[in-house]
Amino acid sequence: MRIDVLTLFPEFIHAAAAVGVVGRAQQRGLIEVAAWNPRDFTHDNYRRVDERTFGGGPGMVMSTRPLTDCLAAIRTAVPEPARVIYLTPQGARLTQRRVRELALLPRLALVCGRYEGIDERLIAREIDEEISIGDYVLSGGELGAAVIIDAVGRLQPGALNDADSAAHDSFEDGLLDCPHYTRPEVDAQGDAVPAVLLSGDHAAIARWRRREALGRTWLRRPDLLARMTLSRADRALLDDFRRTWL
Ligand SMILES: O=C(N[C@H]1CCCN(c2cc(-c3ccncc3)n[nH]2)C1)c1cc2ccccc2[nH]1
Repeated sequence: MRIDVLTLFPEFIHAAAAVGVVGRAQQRGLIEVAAWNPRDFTHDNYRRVDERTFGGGPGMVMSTRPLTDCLAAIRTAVPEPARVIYLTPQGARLTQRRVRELALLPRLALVCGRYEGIDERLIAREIDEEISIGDYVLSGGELGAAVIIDAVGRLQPGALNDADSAAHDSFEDGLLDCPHYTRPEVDAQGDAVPAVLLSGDHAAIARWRRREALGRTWLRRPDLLARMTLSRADRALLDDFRRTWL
């Protein structure tokens, strides 16, 4: 998969994509991330990339010409067509389901706005999809782009080794993750690791983890549970969790 990012801060995108699972996936050739700066597509001495907004008001809008020229260069950089995504608070909320769909595409182009954003006509003409990573206004779209790069990059085949398999990740099956523990078995406050995790009984451990994931989702994100059709076994585990909780 190739991801092109239009951003005034390429160094941010390069840094975010160079570490961890995505950095490793890039080294393995599983994903390619390229950042493009619209400032490189300006033609004035001051390399201006912002303009006053029509109608007055405090903010500025990104200049359309550099954006259009930068996007044209992105589109023609490789033959594969790209799905062009604008990161904005006005976008559809990103979900793991959408991440899985995006991860199957051969190419994405992520447009990161700054200032008050981009001209609405440019959105209508050039943007295929608007995505939000949450209901808050940031300083720009780059953090949203980094989220998509990470979430999509780690789903590329071969990106994750067994130790950090995506299959056990939260949201992969619609549930929150179970609790995790490491040394010491009993900490300085006298709190012990759940005995089942030390039992070596892998079936019991799997049941415990599933029960905890179901229970946590019930407690913290009942909205996620409401969307799920639980198996008979899951319902029994959740009932067991509820009994000990209530
Ligand atoms: O919303 C604004 N700027 C956005 C424009 C689009 C790019 N930026 C952005 C993207 C996001 C974002 C992206 C994805 N998910 C959540 C938030 N937050 N902020 C900055 C904005 C800036 C501004 C300045 C003065 C008055 C009003 C204003 N609104």
